[in-house]
Amino acid sequence: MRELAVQDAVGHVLCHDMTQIIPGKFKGARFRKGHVVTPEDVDVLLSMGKRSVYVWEMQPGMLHENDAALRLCALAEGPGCTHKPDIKEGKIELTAAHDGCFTVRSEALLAVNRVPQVMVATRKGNTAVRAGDKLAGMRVIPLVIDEATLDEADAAAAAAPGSGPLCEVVPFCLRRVGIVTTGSEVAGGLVEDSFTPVVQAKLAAFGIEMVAHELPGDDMEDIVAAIGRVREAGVDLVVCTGGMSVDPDDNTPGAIQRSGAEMVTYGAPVLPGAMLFVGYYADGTPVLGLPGCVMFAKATILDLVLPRIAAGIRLTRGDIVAYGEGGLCLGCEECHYPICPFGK
Ligand SMILES: Nc1nc2c(c(=O)[nH]1)N[C@H]1C(S)=C(S)[C@@H](COP(=O)(O)OP(=O)(O)OC[C@H]3O[C@@H](n4cnc5c(N)ncnc54)[C@H](O)[C@@H]3O)O[C@H]1N2
Ligand code: MOO
Repeated sequence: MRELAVQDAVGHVLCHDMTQIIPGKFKGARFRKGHVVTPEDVDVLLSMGKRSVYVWEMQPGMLHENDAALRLCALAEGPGCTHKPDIKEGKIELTAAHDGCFTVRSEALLAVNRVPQVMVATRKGNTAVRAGDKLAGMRVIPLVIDEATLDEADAAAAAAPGSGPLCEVVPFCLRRVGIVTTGSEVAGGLVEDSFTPVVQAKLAAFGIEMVAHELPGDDMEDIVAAIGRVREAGVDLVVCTGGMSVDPDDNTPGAIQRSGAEMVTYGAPVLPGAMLFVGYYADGTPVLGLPGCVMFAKATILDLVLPRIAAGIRLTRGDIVAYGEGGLCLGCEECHYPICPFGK
């Protein structure tokens, strides 16, 4: 920081707000911290009684906070993200350009934030967002920063696993689901099917419509055949409900594999939802096996994986195990999901 005569301050960055008071007319910050002094400002500053100001002198290789924020924005803003053209006090916010699953290159984000004097904060990744939702905010800490620090942030992101920008909104692309509701008590009409409507409603929120529905009972071969029939209906997602645990008649995980799906996981570190099955057919169609808890608990593993599934993002076993931290629903008396720690 340096004190300069007002006439010499043109092109330099103000270190503090400049309050102007015109009796009866105006009282407030006439110039804000971070403002770059222009030739036109000189007379205004002199008329405010200022003879000198405190500035950061702009040296070659230094960036103003607004330009530094633009560098961070270039690093963070991927497809489906947008930002307002005006930068306020060195900060840029990303918002969603359309509905979709918000994804973050988590390790790259960590690496960028480890670089001193830069910061990027995002909402939790792998969650559903709507057009206009706030996604991320970023800025540098000082008013003026060495350009090399931004180069360091770029290099940190590039060295982390994956590639491309830190943030992206992947549009929801799945449209047609086939639901296979297992259970002989349901097939026989002893118990009214209260599982399918729950799944239908959750999928409808992502624009996925049920176009085929089968109630095969509990027999392994019958379930395999039912899965085959819903697949023939031309679905881009198969969901099987019930029969996911350890009773002798719980055949769903085995039937899903017999139907030709490659298993990603049977089991997830999430409660409710430990008995989840995730797999994929050779053509890329995902198949989920949903345990009974999805029917009665408000928020479950289904809510955690659905944004990614609906966006056509292929899940790995690593993705599933990563749900463990935060994967315990606290069972609050009044459920506020998704505004709660579950899955975060
Ligand atoms: N001995 C054990 N019991 C349970 C375990 C376990 O590990 N050992 N795990 C528990 C967990 S966790 C869950 S979750 C459920 C898993 O349930 P399933 O997916 O196997 O569900 P079902 O046995 O098929 O059914 C449970 C219950 O829900 C009724 N049901 C099933 N489908 C429908 C439907 N479409 N509409 C209405 N009702 C339905 C069914 O009649 C049963 O009453 O298991 C725990 N138990
Ligand atoms: O699989 Mo159960 O779904 O843990 O609650």
